[in-house]
Amino acid sequence: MRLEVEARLRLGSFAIDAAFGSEGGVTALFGRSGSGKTSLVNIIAGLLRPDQGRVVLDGDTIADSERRLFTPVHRRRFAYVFQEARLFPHLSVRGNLAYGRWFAGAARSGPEFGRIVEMLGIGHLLDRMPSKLSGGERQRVAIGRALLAFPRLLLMDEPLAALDDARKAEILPYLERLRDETRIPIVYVSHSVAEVARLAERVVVMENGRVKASGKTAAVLNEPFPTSGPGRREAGALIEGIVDSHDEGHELTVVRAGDCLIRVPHLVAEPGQRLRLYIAARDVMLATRRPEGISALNVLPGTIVGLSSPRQGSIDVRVDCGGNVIAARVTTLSRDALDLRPGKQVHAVVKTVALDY
Ligand SMILES: Nc1ncnc2c1ncn2[C@@H]1O[C@H](COP(=O)(O)OP(=O)(O)OP(=O)(O)O)[C@@H](O)[C@H]1O
Repeated sequence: MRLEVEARLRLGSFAIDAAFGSEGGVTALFGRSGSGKTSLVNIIAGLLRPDQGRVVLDGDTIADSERRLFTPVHRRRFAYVFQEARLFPHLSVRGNLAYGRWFAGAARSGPEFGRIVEMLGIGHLLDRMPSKLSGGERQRVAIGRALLAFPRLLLMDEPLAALDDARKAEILPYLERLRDETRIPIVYVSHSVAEVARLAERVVVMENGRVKASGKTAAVLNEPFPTSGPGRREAGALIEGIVDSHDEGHELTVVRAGDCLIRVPHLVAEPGQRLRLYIAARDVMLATRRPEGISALNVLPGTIVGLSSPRQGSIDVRVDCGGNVIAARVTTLSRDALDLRPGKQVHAVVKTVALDY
């Protein structure tokens, strides 16, 4: 699968001028509010017509301004999941799902229905009306309806943004299954680094209508000079780990990452499952001796491998903790007081509660 998007479009005083490619899986469009993510997705969907540009999926040209080619929305066979579920209120869950199937044409019914219902965990909800569902359940039904239309491409615009943290944590594992069990390429709009880190294979960072950075998620999010990645405020490190165990009594999950065990708030995931965590640099402290008597559960020994140049009185220190590089934001005063320099042994301290979903 290969998706190619190139688009230029003026919207009043705002302009989109962006291009990116995807090789399948989940591609995140990431950026601040107003950076142009929704406009770009609307161009892919066919809801907006670019002044100039092309959309090509698997060699099939869907839009090309030079050739005056513009396939209308309903003939693209793309599905769109929005921030709010937009279910038909007068139809039951079953009726809403049937609409997706009908949209795909009768020939496409069959065993897929059961598989998708099972994957999204909505089998027990089939006879309920949308008004009797939680926000997370509604969103899972909306995703099911989209999948049952057998789209060639799934567009998701901030599908978790309207949900509280508990609902987000509940729905994320379903999105991971969707990514891993279907072959449908997904373009996923989000302004949450944690979400992008967990779900996306590739990230396109948008700023002011343009692509500021793009590439593999780990490469973009672990960018040592945070100005070109997700931005300085969000800078941090993506850690690849495996679920080790659950501490049910304390509602914690232990994730093994290299030689380190990292405790995070409880995750819906089986031991052995791979996952990615994002640790923001501003959530990490450094200590030159192993601290005792502190509440933070993650005290990870490591070696400093790099320091960024100072900005606004602080620096990002990169620490190799058993094979994973974690970033910690400290003041230049702490750098000098603790004599932080490459090669020095330190302990990175990460609060568990900073690592929610
Ligand atoms: N039809 C339009 N006419 C004029 N300006 C528009 C139009 N549509 C969008 N804009 C402007 O384009 C900019 C980008 O909007 P867009 O919704 O694409 O951003 P976004 O990154 O998706 O933001 P958010 O995360 O808040 O949804 C905004 O400044 C918006 O006000």
